[in-house]
Amino acid sequence: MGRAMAADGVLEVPVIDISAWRDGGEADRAAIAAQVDDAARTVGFLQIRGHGIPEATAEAFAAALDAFFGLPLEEKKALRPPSPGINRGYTPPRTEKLSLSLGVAAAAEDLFEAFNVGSQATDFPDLDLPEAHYPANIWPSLPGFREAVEEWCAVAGGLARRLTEIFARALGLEEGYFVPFTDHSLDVLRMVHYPPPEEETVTGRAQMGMGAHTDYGIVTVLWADRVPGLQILGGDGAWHDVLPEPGCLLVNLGDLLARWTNDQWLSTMHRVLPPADERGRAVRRRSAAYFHDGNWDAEISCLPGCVPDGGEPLHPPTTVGRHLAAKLAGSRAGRLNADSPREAARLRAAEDG
Ligand SMILES: O=C(O)CCC(=O)C(=O)O
Ligand SMILES: [Fe+2]
Repeated sequence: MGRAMAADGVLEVPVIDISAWRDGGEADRAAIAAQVDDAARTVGFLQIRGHGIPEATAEAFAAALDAFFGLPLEEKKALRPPSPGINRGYTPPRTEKLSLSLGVAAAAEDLFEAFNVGSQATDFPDLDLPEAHYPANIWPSLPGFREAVEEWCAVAGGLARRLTEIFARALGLEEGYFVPFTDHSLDVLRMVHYPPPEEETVTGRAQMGMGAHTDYGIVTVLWADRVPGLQILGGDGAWHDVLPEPGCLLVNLGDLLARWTNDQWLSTMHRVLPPADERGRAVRRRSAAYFHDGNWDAEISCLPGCVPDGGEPLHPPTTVGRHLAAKLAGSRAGRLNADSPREAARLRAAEDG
């Protein structure tokens, strides 16, 4: 996929206020779409202001994360899925290597622990969706946890859908263009905890909080503590720190938008270093990535307007299910994904430099 461009070594993640998408006029909507288009072509990450999600909703969700990750390890381990192929439930620290999703082996397992919930076949009783792709959620018996997490899924999912309207407009399409690709979208919320030092010690450069990867789906809404750790790979081949501004949510584009746009929009590579404070001491960090991935059976091929005259699309057509399966086999089941050679080469170049 493409490159995020840095000027003078600084890579700014544009702040875009989308409040006028709903309550503004035509000129406001055009301006928002233009800003999103520009950020999508140059950085692939945005910071969204005016998203309308109440601070209290985020606070209740953060409290739910703390309650869950604060449980004894054995209690959390009881919530592991029946097999790693099922993208639900608990992942203990040091069990996944995200860089395998783009075909690069890592020296050590990633530091993070995670808890995943997502779309279930039973959410769409009329559609007879396959249980393997839409598995049932696993819930801890923690009072209020499920309610707070489901509320976060509702608001983050709502924001993701609003963003797809803006994307369609930015790409010169009808605002509802992406609806048929997302009306039984396989969405997943991955709640992540990078454990504090008394539970884990940071062991040298090879240890990643979360290894380098691109996100697999359409768009990710990322809530994160304002603690350094997240970095994105710029077109200059260097890693750049990203911290969300107060009140903003980070948003990044996934591989499917890059495929649709023939890599005109960027699915930017990112990673998380073991979080540290300004004095280099290991600290704890929390994040939650809401992945809006599209219908598992949706066909994704280059948009007609994005193929160069007389040229071929860079990516062959695929389905959401096929793309996700190759990526998840890498990160979760430890099988090197051989499907992403250009990204693997970029990551190796960044690591050598
Ligand atoms: O922890 C973060 O800030 C990023 C997490 C992430 O990239 C992911 O879950 O895909
Ligand atoms: Fe990610």
